[in-house]
Amino acid sequence: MDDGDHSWGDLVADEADGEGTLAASYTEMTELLLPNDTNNLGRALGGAVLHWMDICGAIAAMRFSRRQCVTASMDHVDFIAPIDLGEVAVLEAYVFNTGRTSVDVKVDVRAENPRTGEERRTTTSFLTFVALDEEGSPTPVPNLDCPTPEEAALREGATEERRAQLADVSERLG
Ligand SMILES: CCCCCCCCCCCCCCCC(=O)SCCNC(=O)CCNC(=O)[C@H](O)C(C)(C)COP(=O)(O)OP(=O)(O)OC[C@H]1O[C@@H](n2cnc3c(N)ncnc32)[C@H](O)[C@@H]1OP(=O)(O)O
Repeated sequence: MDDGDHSWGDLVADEADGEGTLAASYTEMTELLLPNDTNNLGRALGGAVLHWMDICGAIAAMRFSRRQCVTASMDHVDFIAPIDLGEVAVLEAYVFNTGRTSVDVKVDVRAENPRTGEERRTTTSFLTFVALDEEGSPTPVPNLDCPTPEEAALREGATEERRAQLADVSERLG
């Protein structure tokens, strides 16, 4: 999902080489929704979308840390709109927070009608990945660097959105 006036093309071209930056982690993935991943209504199976989110998030985590990463957790997921057969699922992921050995990744999913180019947001979640060393033990990751105002805005936006989502879920589930 576009977070405002940020141009990912510019961000990626300018900053992708910066080690440990938000831009270096930025990952976009597309999937054409085919019958194998749909239910009887011709809509994407939730499990298929979760699978794509996991892969897209893992790539962002590994681009950032240059380490093998494993999924430690995924926050709450609301499927707010369907993805229909023949549409394109567009996933965007980036690291917005780091711990000692873990990284937090925001993953947005939107559906694109390939005929019209029309898009709608379908889900957003926040995943935590842990970087592993050659022995399979957690290993330190770089600190997150956001050298541009665009990256700083994305980090702050994602942090606030995760906080709001957790608060909303906590209220809804009591
Ligand atoms: C570039 C190189 C390429 C290499 C070549 C790649 C080949 C291309 C591979 C493609 C790969 C695709 C990958 C897809 C992603 C999977 O599908 S991975 C498979 C599913 N996930 C798993 O199997 C993970 C199973 N869990 C575990 O192994 C362990 O619980 C973990 C996650 C490693 C943590 O181990 P632990 O002993 O609890 O570690 P501990 O030292 O206590 O904590 C370490 C960190 O984990 C955090 N943590 C632990 N549990 C949790 C939790 N539940 N929630 C959040 N954070 C947690 C801690 O807070 C801590 O964070 P920091 O404070 O250090 O930042």
